[in-house]
Amino acid sequence: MSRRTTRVRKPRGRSRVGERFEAEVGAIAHGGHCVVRLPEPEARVVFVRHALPGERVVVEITEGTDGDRFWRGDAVSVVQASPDRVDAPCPYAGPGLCGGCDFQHVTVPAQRGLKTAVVREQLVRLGRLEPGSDLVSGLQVEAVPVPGRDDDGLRWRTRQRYAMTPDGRPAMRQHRSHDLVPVDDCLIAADGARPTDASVEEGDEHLSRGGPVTHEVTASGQVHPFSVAADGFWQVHPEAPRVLVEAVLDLLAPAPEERTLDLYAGVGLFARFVGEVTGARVVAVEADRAACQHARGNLAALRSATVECGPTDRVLRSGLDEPFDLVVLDPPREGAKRAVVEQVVDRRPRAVAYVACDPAALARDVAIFAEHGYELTAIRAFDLFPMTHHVECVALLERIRPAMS
Ligand SMILES: C[S@@+](CC[C@H](N)C(=O)[O-])C[C@H]1O[C@@H](n2cnc3c(N)ncnc32)[C@H](O)[C@@H]1O
Repeated sequence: MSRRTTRVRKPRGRSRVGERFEAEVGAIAHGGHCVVRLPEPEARVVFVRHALPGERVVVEITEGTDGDRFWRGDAVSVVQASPDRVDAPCPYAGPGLCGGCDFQHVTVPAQRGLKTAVVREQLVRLGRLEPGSDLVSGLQVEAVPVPGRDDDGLRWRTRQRYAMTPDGRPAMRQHRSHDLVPVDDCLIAADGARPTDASVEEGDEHLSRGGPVTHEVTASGQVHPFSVAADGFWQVHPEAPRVLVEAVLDLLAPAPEERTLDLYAGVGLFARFVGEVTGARVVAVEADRAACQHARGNLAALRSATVECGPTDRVLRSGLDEPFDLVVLDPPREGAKRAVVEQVVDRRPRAVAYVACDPAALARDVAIFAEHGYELTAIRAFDLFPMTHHVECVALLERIRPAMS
């Protein structure tokens, strides 16, 4: 294994990397680490991985200088363990090892507890929801078991990326580093996506190559096939398409003749299911050309579906200025952001289903929707990425009052 080299950053003062201290671990924070507060003279927050709230641990600083506002660290030994701690099932999980999983050292139910706390905190801090509101206190990240498996958090990733070491071994990267950790297996990878299954080439990091694949999705009594490019976007958890479609349909409650805008549509997953219920106009907007081509084929059976290829912001700014009753919004990690949110609310939809893989981006956008009279009226969260800090939310925003002037 090579020495750790973190991504290039301008040094600001004396490095503290490698220093150790013992501390009590505070709350979980967004990003898979816990907060440790160092008293004077350091007076710093340290984001610590491989720890659990309430534990006493020895922290080794992995990033930080005297000039930094906060530092990063790893819990390298545990003085007093949380009852939620387990031995990591994966031999490559731990300080200085594979950066892919954050929560291998946590029981699977407790992982969902940590994610619940993070989503609630983001909704309050960035989404400006009341901490005591039913929406916040009622939210619980839901288990999504892989059919035929115990709820062990393993073997759920149907696609996985591997790098390759110079001597030809499949590898993962260390946390926030380009350095490689050779791996013989990845315990969250499903059969077909394990290092021994994937076609990895020297110096290349990629998904398996090949022609388009077809995924059949059964949800809410409908069954549809979806053609997707081999390297195109498709949810990696085998239950994700069904669970997310059912949540979107359940929250949006589409009615016949309602017009629908599916933004960041991929190959048309939500457009296909919603359009089948409404039987009315559906417009799918997607930036990736190959995905648009697949979406056109996947939506061909709908009476009046069209696919607009281009960045959502540009497509909405330069056209589509008709009213829509329903919007599905499923942006990448950075969220939809103000420009797109404002284009959406301009069309005065009755309801927006927001599918989000980053609760912080979701919460920031929820606050922008609220400025325009759209309130968060329901939210569900799903554990579609066990062992990692990632969580998928589906939120319902409804037009409740006129926009704030
Ligand atoms: C999280 S995926 C969702 C795809 C789809 N809704 C699904 O569930 O299969 C986000 C999609 O947004 C697309 N995308 C990224 N940036 C975009 C942009 N600025 N405008 C439109 N689509 C974009 C990506 O190509 C990707 O297909």
